[in-house]
Amino acid sequence: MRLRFTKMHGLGNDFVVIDATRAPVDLTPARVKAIADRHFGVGCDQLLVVEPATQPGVDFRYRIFNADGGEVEQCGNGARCFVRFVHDKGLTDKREIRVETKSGVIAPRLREDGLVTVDMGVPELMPAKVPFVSDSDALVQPLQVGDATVAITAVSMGNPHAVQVVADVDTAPVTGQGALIERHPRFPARVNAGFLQIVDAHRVRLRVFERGAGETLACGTGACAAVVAGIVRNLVESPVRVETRGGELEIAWGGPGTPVLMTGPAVTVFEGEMSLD
Ligand SMILES: N[C@@H](CCC[C@H](N)C(=O)O)C(=O)O
Repeated sequence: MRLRFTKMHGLGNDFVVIDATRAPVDLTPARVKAIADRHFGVGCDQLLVVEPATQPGVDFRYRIFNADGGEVEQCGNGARCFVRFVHDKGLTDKREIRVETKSGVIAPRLREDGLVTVDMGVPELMPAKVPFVSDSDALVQPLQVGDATVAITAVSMGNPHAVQVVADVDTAPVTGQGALIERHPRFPARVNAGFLQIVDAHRVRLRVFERGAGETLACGTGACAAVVAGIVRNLVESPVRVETRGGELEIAWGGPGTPVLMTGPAVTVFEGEMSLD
């Protein structure tokens, strides 16, 4: 089978994007892994599949697969690339789109300046998924990771994040400890591990060890979760510039019960065609 694709990225978090709006594409976990492989495939952190909407009032459905083949709920950098993709491909002339994901409807908007702002929905604390509590101490939970006890704030942006505050992201044990946190028994569905450095009230630095992909150059939902964690812990104030290894995002959040807004770039790198077994 021959399959056309577009290679895109959001701050270096890279994607293979497939248009399945006219005909379904049969993607097994093994096929996703083969496409994502950086040596034997195209290479990407996530594979994004654009499909027709399945519910009224929504423009498209968009599915997200990690490089390890697993389908997941949400992807922030992917959402920005998704709206640029459907716009550039002429699949819609709308600049503001409502799109179904595994964790609900989100609303990306392609701005006149080329950046994309995404309404990422209302965050929830995990794992209890209870409303925000006022005592900020309750938002920090100890987590035993190997020999270390780390203090995490668990946030759901539709997908799961465990955010810890570190003194310096450059020296934080992102790959070693991140891999242990990803598979910690506290998170049966695994988790994205965020390492957050506070620079000042409106600027942070962030690295994320992503579930199913390893450390990426940027993680959009990770940035949203980190800013939510920083705000509920009174460490930062909205809006917050998030520096990642791949570039900067702006995250705005009005507090409990309100959606997180994420703004950043979405870039097309090249188009291609691959053969699938
Ligand atoms: N890179 C993404 C997140 C992709 C999914 C994540 N690895 C998960 O498993 O939840 C982003 O930009 O948000």
